[in-house]
Amino acid sequence: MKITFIGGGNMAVALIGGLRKQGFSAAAIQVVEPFQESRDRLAETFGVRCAAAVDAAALNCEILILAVKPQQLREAVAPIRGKLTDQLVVSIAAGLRMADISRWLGNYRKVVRTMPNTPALIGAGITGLCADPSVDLEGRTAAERILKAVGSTVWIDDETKMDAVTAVSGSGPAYVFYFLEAMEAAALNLGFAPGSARQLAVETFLGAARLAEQSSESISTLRERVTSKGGTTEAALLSFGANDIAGAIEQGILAAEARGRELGDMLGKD
Ligand SMILES: NC(=O)C1=CN([C@@H]2O[C@H](COP(=O)(O)OP(=O)(O)OC[C@H]3O[C@@H](n4cnc5c(N)ncnc54)[C@H](O)[C@@H]3O)[C@@H](O)[C@H]2O)C=CC1
Ligand SMILES: O=C(O)[C@@H]1CCC=N1
Repeated sequence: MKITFIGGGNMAVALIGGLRKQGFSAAAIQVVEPFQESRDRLAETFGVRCAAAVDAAALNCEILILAVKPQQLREAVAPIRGKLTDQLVVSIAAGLRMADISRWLGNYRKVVRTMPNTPALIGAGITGLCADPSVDLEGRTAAERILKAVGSTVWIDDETKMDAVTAVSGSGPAYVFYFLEAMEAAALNLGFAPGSARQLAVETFLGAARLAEQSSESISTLRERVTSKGGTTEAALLSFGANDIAGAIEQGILAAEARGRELGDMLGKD
């Protein structure tokens, strides 16, 4: 299965890195990326073919992954408008709706909208996928195969829910890093050396996430089990509650979802 990426930035690097780790051949992957520096880095790191603009070789693929910023996508697909034959188009762009992407491609409907996340780089991503009704089972399976190579996948039937997927798991790694940064900073302030502060924060997060993954109990129950009456955890959680940290997280996720919809509305007008 030959794959061409249009856009070779952060997310393309995460997906290509994950695909290469899973044994996808470098010869089956190409990238269209205007910046020389990014092309050099991709070619050097992954051994993939890179081109500055769409050429005949780039279109010689079964899957075309649109990995540019939402604001760049319409212009990025202009050179391929009306030139697609049977390729499956997989968009990873936040907010953009399949109907708009199809229109920009010259009413080409073989489009799957997806939302992966950066842990794809280490095979630990989670991707939501939603396909245009005209995409057959073979197309859906091909899109799923690519994204399964870099983590788990979940099909979303209702496209309007894709902005919620973006807000929870697409942007989610940044929320986790934000929390980790705060934990690491607190550990540094408590006098730990940088290496130990990072290790204490990251391994606590990893262990707790793995425990939640492997447990059949609710996350609340797992939290309660750490929280001894009158103990240290309770003191921290009372402080979090007084600052409504849970409410602030929910508000943040709602803001991300609203921004996805806003991008779709704004960019889809053109
Ligand atoms: N960064 C993340 O965690 C995630 C990002 N996404 C989506 O992935 C897409 C890409 O995001 P990033 O990789 O973070 O952005 P990025 O800015 O790192 O990468 C975009 C790349 O596209 C290139 N580009 C610009 N115009 C182009 C054109 N006309 N033709 C070909 N390439 C062109 C840029 O030079 C850049 O290297 C966005 O639509 C974003 O919504 C989805 C899931 C997670
Ligand atoms: O921040 C963004 O818009 C992109 C989409 C999900 C993660 N990064």
